Amino acid sequence: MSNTGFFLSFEGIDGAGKSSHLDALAAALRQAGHTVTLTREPGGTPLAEQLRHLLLHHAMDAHTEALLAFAARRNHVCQVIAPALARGEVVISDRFSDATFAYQGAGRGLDWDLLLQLERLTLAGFGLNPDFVLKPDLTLWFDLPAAVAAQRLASARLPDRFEAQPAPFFAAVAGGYARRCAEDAPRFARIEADAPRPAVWQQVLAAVQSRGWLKEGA
Ligand SMILES: Nc1ncnc2c1ncn2[C@@H]1O[C@H](COP(=O)(O)OP(=O)(O)OP(=O)(O)O)[C@@H](O)[C@H]1O
Ligand SMILES: Cc1cn([C@H]2C[C@H](O)[C@@H](COP(=O)(O)O)O2)c(=O)[nH]c1=O
Repeated sequence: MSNTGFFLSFEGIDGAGKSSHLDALAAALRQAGHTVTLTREPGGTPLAEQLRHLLLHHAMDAHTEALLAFAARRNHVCQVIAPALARGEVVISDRFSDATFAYQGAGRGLDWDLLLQLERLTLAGFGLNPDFVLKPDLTLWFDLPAAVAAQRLASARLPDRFEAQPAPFFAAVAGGYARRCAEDAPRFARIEADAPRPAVWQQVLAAVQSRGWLKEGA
């Protein structure tokens, strides 16, 4: 087993099917000998979970959404993600900064360059190089048409403020993920999420195996 930590994020529009695979990937990596922290955004610390509740359930404008998301992220990185990576562990986060670009940028219409500035302000300074901005080593982007996600969510839980948005909002959010992926392609693995669960899982495994973090047959 390697003792070098790495950072994975799962991204996609609501209902894309991330949750089904987060636990399974954490289990596979633990089986391979890694210590894994499985966490989520917004959230992951007591303070960030309170900010999550505000973001998901209280009306606010797009700037406030973005500032809350980055404030929660800063606390999460300082308290959980950076210390775990420094110990050589694996961190898997259900969403990270790409979500703010997709939801508040492409979805709500906030300026992309403004979000890049907030990202730098929040996430620079965690490496030896002061210009290094903390990003996942690999982002699994669950790409699913907004109409299919809406069908999947229709019979599910009571929607929060984002899940209650109409399909065009999610089409815009998906466009935001596509833009982030185009701007930093080596970091992303695009998962075709409009497939049966076992086929989606095979894509998740293949992406992680291709980085050498799991052996084939794991
Ligand atoms: N491959 C699949 N085919 C059909 N339905 C699926 C598939 N994967 C997940 N689902 C169903 O779609 C719904 C949403 O899945 P899930 O909660 O995993 O999505 P998610 O990406 O985690 O969403 P969110 O970000 O909103 O929490 C659930 O009802 C789940 O059972
Ligand atoms: C990190 C982050 C999240 N959001 C939105 C995206 C989702 O609708 C919710 C989180 O819920 P999930 O079911 O646990 O994925 O929050 C956002 O708008 N901006 C962000 O930065």
